[in-house]
Amino acid sequence: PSPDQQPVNAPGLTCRLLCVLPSLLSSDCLTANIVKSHRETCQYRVEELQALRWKVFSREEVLAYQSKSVEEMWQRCAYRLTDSIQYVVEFAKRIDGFLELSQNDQIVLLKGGSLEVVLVRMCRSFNPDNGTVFFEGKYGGTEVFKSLGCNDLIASIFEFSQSLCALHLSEQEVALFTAVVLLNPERAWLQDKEKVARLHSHVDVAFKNTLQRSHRDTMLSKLSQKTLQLKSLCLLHIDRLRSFLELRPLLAHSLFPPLYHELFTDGPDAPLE
Ligand SMILES: CNS(=O)(=O)c1ccc(CNC(=O)c2cnc(OC)c3c2cnn3-c2ccc(F)cc2)cc1
Repeated sequence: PSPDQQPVNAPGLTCRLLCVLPSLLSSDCLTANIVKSHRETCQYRVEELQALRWKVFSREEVLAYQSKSVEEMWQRCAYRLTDSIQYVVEFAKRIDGFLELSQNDQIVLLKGGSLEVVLVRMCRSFNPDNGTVFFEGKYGGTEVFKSLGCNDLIASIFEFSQSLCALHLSEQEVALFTAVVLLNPERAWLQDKEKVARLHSHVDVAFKNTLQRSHRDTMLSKLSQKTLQLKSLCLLHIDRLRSFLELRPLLAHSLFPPLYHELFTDGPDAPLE
């Protein structure tokens, strides 16, 4: 442009942009990578889950679930959770930087965070209007899980889903939030904690940029509470699973998928492939 069309103090502006541009670019690239990875590995799309909300278990179907044995109900849930966790493993592998971590640290992050990510994702399959969750093809309330014998855990999972639904997270926010939850540098037994912390901070910055752009900054404090609730939910799940197995020591190997066993019991290693 001719001199009189040159915007004022252009050099300063250009310099500032050029200085922050790389980090904004890399932040945007990372956001795009995480959103794409989530979209490719989210198991059910939120549109699919919402389109199925009308399919609610009948009274007879609920009674059928309630007459199942504790073992069968735990087995069904373990298989469903293991299905969902395998999609989370695939999500992690597609996040730029995750596969550059040592295999040990990849496994530590997945052991510590995969159920947390599943529980966040699962809020998309929760219908806050009637307090039902999608399970084995239809929607049902807490009464479907009665025969599990851990109503406190079920109630906590439903409450968590209800409160997360109230934040009306977009799929982009779910993607970024689950990546932040997964890449937690505070997980015990990490070998290269600093490397995980760098990756975590890049994702955290990308998430904050995204929230600021959509004027959703208030979300951050609410989400940090959610991460605390997630931690106690997962500890409660491990605790209820442990008491279930204590009464049936030999059953774990025959009842649960190897990956579930590897992630949630202190049993011997199983492949995470
Ligand atoms: C996570 N990805 S997704 O696409 O949003 C998605 C969403 C939903 C489903 C199918 N529903 C479930 O698998 C499911 C739903 N609700 C549960 O609990 C309320 C489940 C489920 C599996 N285990 N448990 C469970 C966990 C611990 C416990 F002590 C008792 C039950 C599949 C996939």
